[in-house]
Amino acid sequence: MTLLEIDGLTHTYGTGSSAHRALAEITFDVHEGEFVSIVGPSGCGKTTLLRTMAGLMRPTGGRLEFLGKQIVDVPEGLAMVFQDYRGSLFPWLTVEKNVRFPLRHLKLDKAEEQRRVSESLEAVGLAGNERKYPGQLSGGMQQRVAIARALAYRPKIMLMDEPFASIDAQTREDLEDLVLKVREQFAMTILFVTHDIDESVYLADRVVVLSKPSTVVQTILDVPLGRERDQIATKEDPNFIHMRGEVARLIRNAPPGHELMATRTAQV
Ligand SMILES: Nc1ncnc2c1ncn2[C@@H]1O[C@H](COP(=O)(O)OP(=O)(O)OP(=O)(O)O)[C@@H](O)[C@H]1O
Repeated sequence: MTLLEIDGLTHTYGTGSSAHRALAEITFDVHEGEFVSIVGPSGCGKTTLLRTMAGLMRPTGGRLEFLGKQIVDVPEGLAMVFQDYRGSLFPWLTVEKNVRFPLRHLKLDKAEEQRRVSESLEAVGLAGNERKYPGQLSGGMQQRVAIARALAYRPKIMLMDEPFASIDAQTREDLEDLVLKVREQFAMTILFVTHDIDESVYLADRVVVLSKPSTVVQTILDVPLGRERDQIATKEDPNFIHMRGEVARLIRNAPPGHELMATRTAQV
């Protein structure tokens, strides 16, 4: 089943002489249960794309649907995890209250609410830290709280915008594996924006590679690795090595979107 449908999405910031066409033509789908990562050259509009999908801003053109309905607002069934965990957690609320906070919209009974909070904190390895405040936790632990908060909401899809970019390498690997684990545990669909080529391949079933601005989808690659991933064995797998090289080449040599669009039109 298609969860997210992005068809001819465009976005231009500003108007007149200061207009900047960030997204020229973005088209792809995300199916239920998939892990899709999005990579592209710096400044190609990854965050813009994710924010429009999350209903946080209106694109200037194109069709954007979640479960067959046009996205006009933050859709129910969608949760977002940001890079800036410090800005996304409430420092004056305990870990438990941070995770509980978005659930108030769902009007669950108290027992179900508590069950979800405990289960999510357990899933991210933070059971026992309920009464701590975000400021008492490391960056990696704070990002775990942000993930637990998204999980407690039981979204159909989780959008993650470079969630581990500000986290040290070792913790980052642990968090990547955590995301793969909760994906299985909660049968989650995940759309994951990253700058990191290894991360994009390691985590995903498909990698969407964007062009330079004005941005189009350059290509979509299937990741030829099984569902089981391992930080050492997977990264030694020749399929992984080949794939990371291919993605790196595509990003390094990415043409501007308007050139790609002109070539595609000429080929039709
Ligand atoms: N509010 C805004 N007003 C004007 N231009 C903007 C605005 N937000 C982003 N842009 C521009 O749109 C383009 C895409 O920005 P965006 O942050 O979506 O790209 P990105 O791929 O996520 O960037 P990065 O690689 O730095 O993470 C950039 O050129 C950026 O300067």
